[in-house]
Amino acid sequence: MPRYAARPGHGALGRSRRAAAPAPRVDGVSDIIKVSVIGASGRMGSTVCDAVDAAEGLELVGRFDVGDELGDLAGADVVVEFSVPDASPANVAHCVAQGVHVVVGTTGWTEPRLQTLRNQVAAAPEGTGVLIAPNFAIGAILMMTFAEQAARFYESVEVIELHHPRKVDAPSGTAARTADLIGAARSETGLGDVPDATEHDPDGARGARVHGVPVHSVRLRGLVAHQEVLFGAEGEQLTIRHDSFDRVSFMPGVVEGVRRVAEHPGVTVGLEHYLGL
Ligand SMILES: NC(=O)c1ccc[n+]([C@@H]2O[C@H](COP(=O)([O-])OP(=O)(O)OC[C@H]3O[C@@H](n4cnc5c(N)ncnc54)[C@H](O)[C@@H]3O)[C@@H](O)[C@H]2O)c1
Ligand SMILES: O=C(O)C1=N[C@H](C(=O)O)CCC1
Repeated sequence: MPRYAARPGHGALGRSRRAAAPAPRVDGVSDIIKVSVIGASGRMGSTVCDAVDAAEGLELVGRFDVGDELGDLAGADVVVEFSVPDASPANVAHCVAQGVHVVVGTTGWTEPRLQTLRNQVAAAPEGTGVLIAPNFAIGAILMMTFAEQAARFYESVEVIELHHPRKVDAPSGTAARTADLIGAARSETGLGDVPDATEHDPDGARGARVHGVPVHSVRLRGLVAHQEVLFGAEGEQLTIRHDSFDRVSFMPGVVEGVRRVAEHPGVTVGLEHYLGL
């Protein structure tokens, strides 16, 4: 059994306020979820620590960053992982081996990495859950869902992601996921390549191709996390845009992931699967 098994009654997305700690249940089992954060000194990790501190029914028990011994994860029921793409798989594997649920926001989870993780979870204590979420902001999740819906109706599509210049990976995890969803929807509908007469592009001005979808990455001082999905057909354009102006936009989703992860054994990609979308 994982250390924390799902119990009904935890709050829905958005209910994350400091309140008196819930009283222990009559059977003597506390409803409080103990949470450790890996990458706790980073931009996201430190914001998550504040959010966990402020959330009803959650208790922050451990903060880990680069060089720290993860050990027993400070006795956490759930670990939140926001580090760097090359470190995340080993951190998550350490948690899973101990039957500790993990909520992962770090990017870079390619299909081969996900397959390795699925094998690790299959060998872990039964019921262990891992949530890999490329983006925890509700608007970003809706943007991806809407883009997937729109994809089959438009011949042309391009994704433009715009982020702060300290971001180390490109394209963003959100853009890669969006392109995957759009690409799969296009394939199912029988849409071929996006129309594009470009023959000469020595400097890569047409962007990367992810699942056949052109993706453009902008890094600009002052930005946090933004994305536009442009759809085009004869005589019309649909633009779906989301903006995160502050990292607090990700926190209701992270807290919801922590509350729900024990109800979802195995590996889940995308918070939308916890939200009924
Ligand atoms: N899913 C989402 O909603 C979401 C939102 C924002 C950022 N992100 C992703 O989260 C990740 C972190 O972003 P950030 O802006 O907080 O970066 P950051 O550079 O501010 O923080 C990363 C932290 O991880 C630490 N770290 C590095 N190696 C480590 C290791 N081996 N073990 C433990 N900690 C280690 C660093 O010291 C640093 O404190 C990125 O992959 C980013 O794309 C995801
Ligand atoms: O700031 C970042 O880094 C972000 N990373 C995620 C991504 O790559 O999609 C989510 C948005 C912010």
